[in-house]
Amino acid sequence: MSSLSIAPVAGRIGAQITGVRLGGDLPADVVAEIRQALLRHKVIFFRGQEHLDEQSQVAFATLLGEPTTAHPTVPGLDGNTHVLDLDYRNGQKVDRWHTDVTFVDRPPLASVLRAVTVPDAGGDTLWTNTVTAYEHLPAELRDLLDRLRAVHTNAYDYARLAGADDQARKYAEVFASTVFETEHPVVRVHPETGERSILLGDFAKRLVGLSSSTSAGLLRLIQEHVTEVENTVRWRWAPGDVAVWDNRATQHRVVHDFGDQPRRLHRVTIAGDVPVGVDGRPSVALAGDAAAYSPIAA
Ligand SMILES: O=C(O)CCC(=O)C(=O)O
Ligand SMILES: [Fe+2]
Repeated sequence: MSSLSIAPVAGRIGAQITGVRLGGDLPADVVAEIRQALLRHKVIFFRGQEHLDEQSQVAFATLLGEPTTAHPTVPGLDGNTHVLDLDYRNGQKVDRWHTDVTFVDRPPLASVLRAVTVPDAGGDTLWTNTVTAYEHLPAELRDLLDRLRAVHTNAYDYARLAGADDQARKYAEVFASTVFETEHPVVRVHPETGERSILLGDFAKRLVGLSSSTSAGLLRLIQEHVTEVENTVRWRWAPGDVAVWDNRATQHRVVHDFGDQPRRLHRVTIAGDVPVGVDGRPSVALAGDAAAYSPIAA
């Protein structure tokens, strides 16, 4: 056994791992333990990783899988195409519950997020466990969800930009510069754990086969269950912290309570596979060239 220790942070999700200095050179048994912890706890946290830079963050991520380009539409950080620069001065708005990049047919397996600059107070991140969310639903609702499919898209809701500044507008334009649309099962079977997980979040725009008002009402109801506080964990960031989440079993969002204070994080995502529903049907890309978001060599 290695010297890692793993301590749960909340009752249903999240664990802090100590006793490891992250990088691209971890022994195989340590990597295996980290992967196990990720599957079990859904989001894992490491403090004190100030030694990491963009390159070693990517090197660590590569131990968990194949890093993708930073984002299907948003360019990567100068000098490192794998790194998405989440700099809130540039009009980033990820303050709604979501699973990363679900508008393509192969959403990331995991994301590795590293805090560079954080406010003295505020700007925490929340994660919710979409497996326990499913398990705590009444059986009647689970049966319904098992049969539903949802269309996810990055087509930007420009109504939300009312009153936003130029930076935020520009970012939204880049974000939706190519429109992607994918039909996913609302419940996916996790390819490694076999657990059932609710696949929705802010990119899910409508439920297939239902009227827009029924669809909107049902989406809101399901999301309310998914984000019940009992399924969540909240992380208070310090610079040098790293969070890794299983993007197949979680949603997350920032708490946008820090006004104009600087807040900057760097994200590397790891390529995932095509989700499969309870009935064995895979997700289907409807629009956009998902090949644009293929893994590239690190
Ligand atoms: O800024 C945050 O806390 C979360 C950002 C986010 O959604 C992500 O890194 O995927
Ligand atoms: Fe995200």
